[in-house]
Amino acid sequence: MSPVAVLIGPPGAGKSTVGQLLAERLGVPFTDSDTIVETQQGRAISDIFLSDGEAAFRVMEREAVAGALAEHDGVLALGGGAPMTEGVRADLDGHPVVFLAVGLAAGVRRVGLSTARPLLAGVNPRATFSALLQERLPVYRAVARHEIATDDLEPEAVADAVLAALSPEADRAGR
Ligand SMILES: Nc1ncnc2c1ncn2[C@@H]1O[C@H](COP(=O)(O)OP(=O)(O)O)[C@@H](O)[C@H]1O
Ligand SMILES: O=C(O)C1=C[C@@H](OP(=O)(O)O)[C@@H](O)[C@H](O)C1
Ligand SMILES: [Mg+2]
Repeated sequence: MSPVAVLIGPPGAGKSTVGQLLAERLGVPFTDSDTIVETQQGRAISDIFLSDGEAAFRVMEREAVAGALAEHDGVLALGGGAPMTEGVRADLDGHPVVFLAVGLAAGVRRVGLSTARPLLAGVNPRATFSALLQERLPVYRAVARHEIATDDLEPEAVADAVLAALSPEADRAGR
């Protein structure tokens, strides 16, 4: 048992939204590493960052991802920073990882000023997002089998693109 698709990418790329759509299309369950952590902890991600700090969150996130990669037989969306943890990258090896890309303008527009993403809640979310993209793009690309630019696509169209990217693999796996 392991995921049929693992979605990675920066905040606002649409991993959670598209992941849900994709799971509905495929008739499989959907889960999200952020939801797993929040459920296990009984707290919101923003509260975990505030009281325990980012490093503690990354440990919880790694455990959540490892568990889902081993047990979740559906679509898995990761939190945007998960692939920055070395252990997560090692665990992702061999899985059908799809990178949902988003540019600075669309990414900032989509995440808005929501306090739900503590990393972007500082004084200059645009500068923070830009630095985050610079640091993470090479990592996302190194880990993913496919990359989909989402800036000009509605979530349904992104789901179509993920399906198209993965269908040759699914065929080979007899799914
Ligand atoms: N392709 C898209 N086009 C327009 N808005 C989108 C798209 N994908 C996601 N969104 C919106 O952007 C916000 C962040 O999406 P979300 O799925 O939470 O992203 P992620 O999980 O990658 O951080 C949500 O309000 C969602 O409705
Ligand atoms: O980029 C990040 O480091 C984070 C992204 C968030 O998930 P989304 O990418 O789903 O917003 C969430 O895991 C946490 O706020 C940290
Ligand atoms: Mg998400």
